[in-house]
Amino acid sequence: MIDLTAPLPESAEPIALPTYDRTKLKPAIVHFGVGGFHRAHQAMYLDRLLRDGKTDWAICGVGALPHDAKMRDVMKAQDCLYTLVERPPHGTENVIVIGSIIDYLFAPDDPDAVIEKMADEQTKIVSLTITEGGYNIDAVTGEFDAENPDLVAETSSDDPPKSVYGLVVEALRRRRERGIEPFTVMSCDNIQGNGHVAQGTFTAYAKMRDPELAQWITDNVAFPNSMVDRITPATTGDDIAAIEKDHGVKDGWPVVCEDFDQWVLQDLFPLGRPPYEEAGVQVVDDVLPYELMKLRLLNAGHQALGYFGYLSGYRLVHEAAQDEKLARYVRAYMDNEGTPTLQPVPGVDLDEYKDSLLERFANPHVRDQVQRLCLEASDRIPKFVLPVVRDQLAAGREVRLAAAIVASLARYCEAIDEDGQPIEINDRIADTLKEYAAKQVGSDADELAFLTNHQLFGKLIEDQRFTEPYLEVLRSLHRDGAKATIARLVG
Ligand SMILES: NC(=O)c1ccc[n+]([C@@H]2O[C@H](COP(=O)([O-])OP(=O)(O)OC[C@H]3O[C@@H](n4cnc5c(N)ncnc54)[C@H](O)[C@@H]3O)[C@@H](O)[C@H]2O)c1
Ligand SMILES: O=P(O)(O)OC[C@@H](O)[C@@H](O)[C@H](O)[C@H](O)CO
Repeated sequence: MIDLTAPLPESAEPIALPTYDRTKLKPAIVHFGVGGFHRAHQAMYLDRLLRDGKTDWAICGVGALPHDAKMRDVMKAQDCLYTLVERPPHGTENVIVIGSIIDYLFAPDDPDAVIEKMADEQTKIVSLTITEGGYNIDAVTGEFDAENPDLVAETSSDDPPKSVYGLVVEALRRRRERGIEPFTVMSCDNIQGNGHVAQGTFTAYAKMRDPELAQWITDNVAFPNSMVDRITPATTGDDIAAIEKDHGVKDGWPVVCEDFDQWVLQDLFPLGRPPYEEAGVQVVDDVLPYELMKLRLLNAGHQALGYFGYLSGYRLVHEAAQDEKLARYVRAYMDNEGTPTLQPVPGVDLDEYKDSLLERFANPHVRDQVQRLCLEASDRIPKFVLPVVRDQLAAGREVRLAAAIVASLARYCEAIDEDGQPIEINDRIADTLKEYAAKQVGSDADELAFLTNHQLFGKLIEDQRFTEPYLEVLRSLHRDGAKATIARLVG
């Protein structure tokens, strides 16, 4: 259990403990990727429904990667309870103990237990927040990489699977064999058409094992699309200490997030679902306009803020977002290049939406980390920024501000900041990124070297409409630094 016995300061605000009997819940949802976001978002919506007595469904979390052992230990020690702290820009934070996760399985300990949990008839939904990189797709084509050596080895071996693909597909195989209807696979990752991407990739993996099973998945498994939104930074030691000090809760891994939340979900659940709409979820037929809006404004906006922000010396997102010129640059990117590529979004005033994004970025209490925005750029730039570039170019419109985002990444990947301090590049292809970026500096510099990474950028290097503004910004970053470059961009 989480320990609620620490002495409470007199000023402590009350915290909302679960009001429902957790022993009576059904583990109908199995979730892969129990990180900060899942615990701030999907698990929170379910907790809302449980408090209102509107469902008896609960979540069994799964960790598939070795580093999830830490989450396993915390969840086991705390009976899967944890504290969620929602921080508005002004006013009092809201503290909830979330009870909707009732079990946690760690696949490296016992893959068969995870497979059997999903194969169990009680499981109706398998959901995912395994990051953009978790889908094993080619950055340029968006296709599943069937040559990934780990997956090739996994599918040609009789050993129990390790990957999320192997585990889920084996569970689906067992359900088919046992005559049990398949569960719905619900991706909640920031990927355009996340349901379609999940459908394509899980089917492609299954094909590597058994083409007939792949066809059965195509014909029978539902993969709803969704747009998910709630800024959730990585939990820090300061967060843990503040929750104990202010609220008397000792929690090994609480979650801190903004007070905003949004979930737009396609209604595609053959085995049923909780009545999410009663918890504030927008259940719609077509998620695409919402996804485009969110990925190309918020997430690409984060990319615009991240590398320039870091190079400008900011380490917290709100500090970067409160830099007037940097905020103007981010807004100009959104207005001039992100917005023209969107579809009309039902019920949304885009100007108000963009205003609200900049306010959310500037929320000083969330204390989101600039380095979190700069993580895994090789997975994020192709999904958030390059689609805008390609759509703008195809329509004959300008890409100056989006090209600047890529140039800021190229400069960031040189891995030395403007004070000569090392930058830690956290990316699954960090060495490759650094190698390409290193070629753009020095006496025999190839200024376009970063773009020669065709696996990331395809043939973008051949389009002068992109390379000209890109080079202008990269040169300015080298010559004058980030702040002067941003000033020039917003001129
Ligand atoms: N943090 C946010 O603000 C936020 C908001 C909206 C959506 N999201 C989505 O949620 C994802 C996770 O964000 P987070 O903040 O929870 O990150 P996190 O680092 O806290 O958790 C990520 C989880 O995904 C798992 N994972 C990563 N790669 C995997 C793989 N290949 N196979 C299986 N599991 C894998 C990790 O082990 C971990 O459990 C993001 O990438 C994004 O798609 C995050
Ligand atoms: O988590 P990622 O990789 O999808 O992207 C980084 C941030 O842009 C993202 O986490 C946002 O904070 C989030 O999408 C807000 O809903």
